Amino acid sequence: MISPASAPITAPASTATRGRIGVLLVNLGTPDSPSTPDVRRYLNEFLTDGRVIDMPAAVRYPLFQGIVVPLRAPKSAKIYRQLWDERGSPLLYHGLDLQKLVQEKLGKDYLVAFGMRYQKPSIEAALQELRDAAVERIIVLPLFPQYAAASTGSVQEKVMELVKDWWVVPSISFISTFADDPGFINTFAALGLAEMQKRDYDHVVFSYHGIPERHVLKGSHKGYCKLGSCCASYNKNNRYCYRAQCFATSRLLAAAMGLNADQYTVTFQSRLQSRLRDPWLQPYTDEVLKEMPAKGIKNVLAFSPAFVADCLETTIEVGEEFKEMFEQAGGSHWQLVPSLNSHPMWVDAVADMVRRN
Ligand SMILES: C=CC1=C(C)c2cc3[nH]c(cc4nc(cc5[nH]c(cc1n2)c(C)c5CCC(=O)O)C(CCC(=O)O)=C4C)c(C)c3C=C
Ligand SMILES: [Fe+2]
Ligand SMILES: [Fe+2]
Repeated sequence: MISPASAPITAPASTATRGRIGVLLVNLGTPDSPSTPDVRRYLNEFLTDGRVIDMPAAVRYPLFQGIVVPLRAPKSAKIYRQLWDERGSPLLYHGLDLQKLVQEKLGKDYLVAFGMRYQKPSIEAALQELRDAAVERIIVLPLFPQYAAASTGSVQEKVMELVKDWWVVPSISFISTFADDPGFINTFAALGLAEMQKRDYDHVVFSYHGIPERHVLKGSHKGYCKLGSCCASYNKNNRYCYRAQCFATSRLLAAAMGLNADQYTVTFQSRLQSRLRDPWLQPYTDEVLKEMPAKGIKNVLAFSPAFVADCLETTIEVGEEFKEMFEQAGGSHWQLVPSLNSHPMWVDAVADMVRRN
């Protein structure tokens, strides 16, 4: 006969089922090569994503695959050729470097994979690598500091779409924003301070990838965001508001570098010009920088804190195109702060975010 134990039973924790923890780092994507056909294939996938171009599929596919992408691909290919170096696309090789170093940092209890939302290496292949290793659970870290439905949201959707077909789905968690993560902030601030030691600057510009205002309003929790002063504080109501996160990152970077509010400006770049003329987040970086020299701001230090790796949007757009515009407007010196890439402090920061998850 079985009699109940008088003392509460504490089941011994089983270690037999323990496996490695899978970590999936994901960045946006890049073409396989800077040739026009490869850029066209990349843009076709990117710009028909319903989270990037939020039009009905019946309009989006014919408009973008039939008109916008064929027109844009040769021009984009030319810019990608400027970006490409002996290692290929910076976004890709910095991602692979980061994967290797985070793996070394986290050690044998973790398995770190890397995937791209568009093109290669695919998220599907990276997830398969984790699945083949029978990882106990998966932590997904989209490499976008500020949550946007078009970037982080798209990675989340893709991961969920892929794992829905698995018969056994392990525990999966997402690190959906790290706009105010101390390791992220401190690494960028250290890179900025290193530039400031080389020369004097009149002003700092924090230039973020833009998104349509409509995207921000669609993501607004119970109508909290009105694209006004609501975004000036970062709180539980606007945790995932892209605009509020950009301001939060900027405030923390400024504080870490000892800047006052009048020593920096937050701007938004990379708007996709369309005939629909829908407003994107403002002020636009190109418009702001052109007015600076006339106001006596001749030396500018520019950050691109929406990216953790150098890419087309940092090296070419901020580092070259904006520099040229600024100098043409009468500015003397425009300097881009390099991105985090595989900086040792950033490797530590990523490993810490994973361990805390
Ligand atoms: C920071 C995260 C990103 C958000 C949010 C985002 C939104 C978004 N982007 C486009 C259109 C384009 N973006 C392009 C390049 C690009 N975008 C991001 C990141 C975010 N985009 C990165 C990291 C890159 C660089 C990729 C590289 O290989 O270096 C491009 C392609 C460039 C070109 O052809 O000129 C387009 C187009 C939209 C419409 C959008 C939100 C609605
Ligand atoms: Fe983009
Ligand atoms: Fe807001």
